[in-house]
Amino acid sequence: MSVYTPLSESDINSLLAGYDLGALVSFRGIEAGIENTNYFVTTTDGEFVLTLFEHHHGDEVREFVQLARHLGDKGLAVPAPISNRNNVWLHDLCNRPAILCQRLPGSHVANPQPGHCQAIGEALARMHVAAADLNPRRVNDRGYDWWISISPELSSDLSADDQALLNDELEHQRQHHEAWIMLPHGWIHGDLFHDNVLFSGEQQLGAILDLYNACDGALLYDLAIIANDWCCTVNGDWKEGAVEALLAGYESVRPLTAEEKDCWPLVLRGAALRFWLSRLLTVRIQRLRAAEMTLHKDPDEFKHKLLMRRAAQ
Ligand SMILES: Nc1ncnc2c1ncn2[C@@H]1O[C@H](COP(=O)(O)OP(=O)(O)O)[C@@H](O)[C@H]1O
Ligand SMILES: N[C@@H](CCOP(=O)(O)O)C(=O)O
Repeated sequence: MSVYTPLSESDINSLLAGYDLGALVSFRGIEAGIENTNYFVTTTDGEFVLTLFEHHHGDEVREFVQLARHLGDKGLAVPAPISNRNNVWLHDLCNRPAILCQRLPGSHVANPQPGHCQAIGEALARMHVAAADLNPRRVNDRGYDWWISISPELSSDLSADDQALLNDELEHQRQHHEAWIMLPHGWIHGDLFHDNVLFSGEQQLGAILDLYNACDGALLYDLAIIANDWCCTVNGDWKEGAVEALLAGYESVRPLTAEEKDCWPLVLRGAALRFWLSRLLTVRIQRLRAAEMTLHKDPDEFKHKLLMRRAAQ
């Protein structure tokens, strides 16, 4: 359950008082999601999502919400915060930075099919193109430098075999880091798992959510993150036709360069490594806190995916 900060009717009314969005009808906490507190809020004028940021200060929120604002201005279906009548979109609610967005249409797809992969590929390329004129880009705090700096700490939790795997992969990435740096860069979503996307109708993309990892990065990395989550089983086996559909959707808007095609196996490995490390870190933090947080994401899933991508190369 991901409602870390319970809100009362008067909390929500205090926020709505600054808007012309009608009177509060109902509200309920959203169980999906991991990091932040989210509520569906219904007023006489429409449906909204209220997000309270649990781990970030207001100035950090300002930095990573800028992409959603930019894309929203260009008409893309992302959760862009709505300004109140004083032109304020970032609020303080229960001592947390808070934003109010339109509730976007659609629902999550549990098991994405090639048609979904094609649709997200196309939407991702449109997002990359639309973000190209937004500068400067936020630095990736889970990028190559982080992989190197966090690994010694996480390594102490691993078996000897897993330590060897981690060290070998870090060395491989170090040797090819220059090639990665030379790839086309821009704003990337950075966490485009299928639980961050809504579909309406059969395979019609409704919205891209959770842009809170958005940062500067190799554009190909976003595709690799999607491939490792949407296009394979939890063991890392490719679903038939899924990667092909993802790449075809993407290239219908932005064709990949020859360098990007060459680097695909390298970047798939890097994308698997990144989520192996971040999930190991989450488990470690939860253990240290003897945590009340429950929504574990299994690090071994991405260890297996890394092993599969290495074996394929
Ligand atoms: N603007 C929105 N429209 C519709 N549903 C939303 C919206 N924002 C969030 N949600 C719902 O809330 C869930 C959690 O949001 P998310 O941003 O992924 O949270 P977290 O950062 O805590 O992981 C989403 O999976 C989605 O179901
Ligand atoms: N979608 C990711 C979690 C988001 O990454 P984080 O670095 O913000 O923890 C996953 O499934 O592991």
